[in-house]
Amino acid sequence: MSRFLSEVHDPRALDPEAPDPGRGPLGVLLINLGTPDAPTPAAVRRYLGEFLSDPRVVELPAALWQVILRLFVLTRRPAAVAPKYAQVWLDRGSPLLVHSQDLADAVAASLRDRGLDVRVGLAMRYGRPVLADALDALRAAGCGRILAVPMYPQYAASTTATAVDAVNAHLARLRHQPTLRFLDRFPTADAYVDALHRAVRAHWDQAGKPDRLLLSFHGLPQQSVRQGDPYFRDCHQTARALRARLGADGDRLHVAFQSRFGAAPWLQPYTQPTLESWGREGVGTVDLMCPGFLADCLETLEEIDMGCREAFLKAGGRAFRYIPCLNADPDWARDFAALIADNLAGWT
Ligand SMILES: C=CC1=C(C)c2cc3[nH]c(cc4nc(cc5[nH]c(cc1n2)c(C)c5CCC(=O)O)C(CCC(=O)O)=C4C)c(C)c3C=C
Ligand SMILES: [Fe+2]
Ligand SMILES: [Fe+2]
Repeated sequence: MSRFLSEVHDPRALDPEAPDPGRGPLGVLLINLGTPDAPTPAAVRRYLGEFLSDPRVVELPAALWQVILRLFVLTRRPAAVAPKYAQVWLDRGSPLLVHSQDLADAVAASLRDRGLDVRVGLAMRYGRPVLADALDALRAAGCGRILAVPMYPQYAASTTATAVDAVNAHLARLRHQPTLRFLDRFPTADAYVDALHRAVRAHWDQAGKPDRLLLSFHGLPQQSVRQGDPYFRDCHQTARALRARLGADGDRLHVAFQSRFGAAPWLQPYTQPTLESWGREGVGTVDLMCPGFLADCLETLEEIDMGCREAFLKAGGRAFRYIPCLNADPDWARDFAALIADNLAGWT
């Protein structure tokens, strides 16, 4: 018995004229974070247990963190968070999964429209669809060349690097590994920033311009950035690129960071306190967009569109308008497919 997977015992393997197994269709694997299977405490506990045990996500000594995680976090947080998931849950499931799947399907259709022989898979770093299964499915479809695309425009070790690690860890078990590429960050790609710009303009055409436009990115411990994570810079690069496209209206744009977890200092300014101080100052209308999230999820729909809306209005703000994530917007899906096709160059 071999320690490697995929021992296929191909009867033609010793035939020198056998087809090249590395030259089937191209594979594209979109990878998002992961989400519970159901809005229940048990499912949220399983999800958080896997997610928060990743040493790329919580960088405390494992023995210490596992005690805190199991004694304090996993005993309380699932019951507190499950009802929040229930508030945003869709008929088809968790919003993060539904929107990610719709985008993957739209990208696949666009790539095929471009005449490419590709298979597109969707995987989650934690939970389902299981990343290893999605990679195996691409291999089973004959993909000898795979482009993996973590669905994060801005690079963070806790999101991008752990997805890259997981792909490599699975392939470490194969005898014949596919050729791999990664599209690991695209904070200023035209496809992406133009799509953000169109979303803002479409919203303003319909609702009018706000006093301020807040871009809220997911937070990260400051320590991670001090130790070399490019995330903070990537977020500000995205903001700068969008500000340039907005021209004179770019002055309305501000940046903040949401979803702080734990007691250590995270990237600042924090989203909710920023909105509260604006409310108190008399800033009337705020538009809020979460450009770091390609798919709407708990962190955008509940924390921002519900929690931050309420906090801003309570502090004295007049109107809070949430601009949804790009999700499976057809123009964005087409341009994202073009960006992916660029990264397949030389293979096509
Ligand atoms: C140490 C904790 C966390 C770090 C670091 C972190 C970074 C990070 N996360 C995202 C994107 C998402 N996070 C989501 C949920 C979520 N994130 C954390 C903690 C950290 N994130 C927790 C505990 C949770 C679960 C919800 C909760 O208990 O509050 C999600 C949404 C998932 C969903 O099911 O909808 C996304 C997406 C990024 C981009 C990032 C670093 C840049
Ligand atoms: Fe997170
Ligand atoms: Fe959160």
